[in-house]
Amino acid sequence: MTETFQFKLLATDGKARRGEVSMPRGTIRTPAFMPVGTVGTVKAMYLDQVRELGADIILGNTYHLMLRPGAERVARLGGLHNFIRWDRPILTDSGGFQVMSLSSLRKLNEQGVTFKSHVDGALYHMSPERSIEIQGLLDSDIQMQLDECVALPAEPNEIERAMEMSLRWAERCKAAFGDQPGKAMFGIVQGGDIPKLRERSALALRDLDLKGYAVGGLAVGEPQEVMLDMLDVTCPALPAEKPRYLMGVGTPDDILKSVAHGIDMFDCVMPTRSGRHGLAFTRYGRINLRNARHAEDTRPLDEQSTCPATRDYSRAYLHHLIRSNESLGGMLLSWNNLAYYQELMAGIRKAIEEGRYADFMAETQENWKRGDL
Ligand SMILES: CNc1nc2cc3nc[nH]c(=O)c3cc2[nH]1
Repeated sequence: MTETFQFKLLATDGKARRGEVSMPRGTIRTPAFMPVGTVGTVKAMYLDQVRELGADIILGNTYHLMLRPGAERVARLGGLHNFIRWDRPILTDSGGFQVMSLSSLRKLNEQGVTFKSHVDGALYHMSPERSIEIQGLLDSDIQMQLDECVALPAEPNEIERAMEMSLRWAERCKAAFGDQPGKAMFGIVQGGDIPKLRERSALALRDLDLKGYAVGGLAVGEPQEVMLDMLDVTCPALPAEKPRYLMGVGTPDDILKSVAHGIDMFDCVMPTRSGRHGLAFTRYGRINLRNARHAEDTRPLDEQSTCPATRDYSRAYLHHLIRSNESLGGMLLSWNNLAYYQELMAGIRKAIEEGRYADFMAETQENWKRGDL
């Protein structure tokens, strides 16, 4: 741990990077997967379980927390870490993405975004400055700039307008954030699926000399190869000595390939959300426990696993729980899935350290094809 925010590159293997982000609240081993704790909880999990599985950092969502319980209330209660009992780093999204995907009646202009709460219909205005203020009230360690993420496919001039405004908002967020040595404010590269706009966004954000950079505007429905093509353009334009965070990504395959394109940090609701719906991620691929073929299968998901949810419960029981919509079903599969994601990240980090990332990738993808045996 350090008094300031520091990123160290420990090893590289092609474009894959093994690094470490040091902050006062703890060290983040990269490539890192950040479980999503949307409204102050990683759904269906205890946070000490999340830590035990290997998470060094979790995500909080500004949009949800500002609506309920409220940013000022969380501050009065001692900040998000005390509120949810997680004493390691927390990264908060700026809220813009959730506004566009969750709230009704939203208006976006140079000043910021005005929207109605999906909780109680109240009207809110969030400027870049207010987003940073809210993230400060939450005592967030890594704060994201407010940006405008355009859903793809979109018109080039629409993508350019949103990218340019997001750059102006990045400057306003940097000014509002000021100088907080133990914390960081990350810029977010936009530019949709247009290489020259991606490059312009990355280079302009680089000139702001921020502590880290997110690649936004992806994982919004575009094909995987478009996402990877945008990484090919964006990563080289970002400073090598700063961390790179690909927002909202992704499946295990997305993560494997994005690491090979130079990404250090990931977040995704996939392991927890799909777990609640009966989907299990394992070393041998995905298993949908809703499927009747598991009804009398006494095998666990993977007897070699060290995770109790993966090793000790029969597929028949998991099938029963999911079909019965029992809470324990979502709990056990969230546990299994987060265990698998963190096991994958640990394997990725080790493979980069040992200079065998290409082989690791090939072996991992080969194992996924085996299915559930
Ligand atoms: C699940 N996919 C996804 N989650 C995202 C969150 C984001 N936040 C801020 N800005 C983004 O561009 C952005 C893009 C995203 N894609």
